[in-house]
Amino acid sequence: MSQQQKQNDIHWLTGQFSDRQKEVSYRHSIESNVRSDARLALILASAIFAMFGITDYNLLGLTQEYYLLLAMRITVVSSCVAIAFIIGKAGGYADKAWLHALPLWIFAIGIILIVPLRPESLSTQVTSIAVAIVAFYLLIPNLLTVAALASAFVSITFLATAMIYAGVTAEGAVRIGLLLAMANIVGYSSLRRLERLQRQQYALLNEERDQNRELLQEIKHRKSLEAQLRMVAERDTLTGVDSRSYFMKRAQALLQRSRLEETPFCLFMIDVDHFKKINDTWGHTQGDVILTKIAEVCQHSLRPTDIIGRFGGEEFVVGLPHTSPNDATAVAERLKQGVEALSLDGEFKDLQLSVTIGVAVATPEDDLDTLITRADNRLYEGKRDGRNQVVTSS
Ligand SMILES: Nc1nc2c(ncn2[C@@H]2O[C@H](COP(=O)(O)OP(=O)(O)OP(=O)(O)O)[C@@H](O)[C@H]2O)c(=O)[nH]1
Repeated sequence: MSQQQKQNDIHWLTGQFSDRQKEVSYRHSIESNVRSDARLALILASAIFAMFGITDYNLLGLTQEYYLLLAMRITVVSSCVAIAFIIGKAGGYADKAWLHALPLWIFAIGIILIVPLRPESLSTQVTSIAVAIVAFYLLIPNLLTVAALASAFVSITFLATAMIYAGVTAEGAVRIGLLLAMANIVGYSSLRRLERLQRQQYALLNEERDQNRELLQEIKHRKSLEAQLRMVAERDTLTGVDSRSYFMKRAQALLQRSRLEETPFCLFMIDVDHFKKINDTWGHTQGDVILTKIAEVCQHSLRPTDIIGRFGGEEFVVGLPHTSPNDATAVAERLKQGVEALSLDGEFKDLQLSVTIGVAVATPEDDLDTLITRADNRLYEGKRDGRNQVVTSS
């Protein structure tokens, strides 16, 4: 049996969860319903019990027995109404089950006290006791164990008092006993079935909730994995700028849009000058650090609407929508100066960084590859003419 099955196990006799914790949490879950149901049932049962005062009067008249019965009924009814009120205010079903059990015992004693005071109405009382037993099980919300004990007490003491005070013979007692046993069996089986069903439903609901919670966690985990995968696909892991493929996708869309809207679009190819020397002098790891710093400077020199990607090695590519050739050249100059002014400390203190930038201005006929090739050609011219410069296509 799994841990879950063990927790959901319901005792065959009591109809309660065998697991104490589970039983407590179940009772907590039905607490507010039990409170209002118990209050209503107690008021109803008290009213019925009080109404039988009329038959007392018809049978006994204003005799001493009648006044005794009246006093008993008033005591039972007032205590049960008071308990109904207390249950309504503070009748926690999980931690104050005894409070819910109390009225059953008060009713049980009250019902038994009727026998010696009204022995001649025994046949009516047998019916009332049978109805009371069923009511203990089904009308007044309670635990099966409590209802069973109170009902058994009523049955046995009724039989005993009937034999003592109403002169019921052994044969008659067996007949009444059988009738009361039947009422007990019907009540017990019905309540046991109800208790089991309610608890099974509660266990199922909890299982469903747990599964939903697990499902939500799985969805969250998958979403975060998706975000990570997207990040890996879209970002260059070293510098944090767009990956080449993602840049191409975005640049393609921006170029197409600029063509439709007839707005200017420019593209830069940026290459770090003499980067091999940096690698050779300080090693690849330090080369990576410098490459990241350059990417940062480039990114900060651009508008949020511009896009930047790593094209490969120490080469970056920038797309500038809504930018005229003059403005693009100015941005490229600013970017170049930014890299030159990059303050490096420690072992790189004397390192003078520079980049060469080739700028291409899109014409209506250009596709992205043509534009990149043109920017690349301008970059090559810049490298050939001494590096550390911006070359714009005419
Ligand atoms: N640290 C580091 N180096 C890289 C990376 N990708 C490419 N490189 C290096 O960048 C250098 C590029 O060298 P070249 O293409 O000869 O160009 P260069 O030395 O920058 O000279 P010019 O571009 O002509 O100014 C090579 O040494 C590559 O190994 C990288 O991700 N990290």
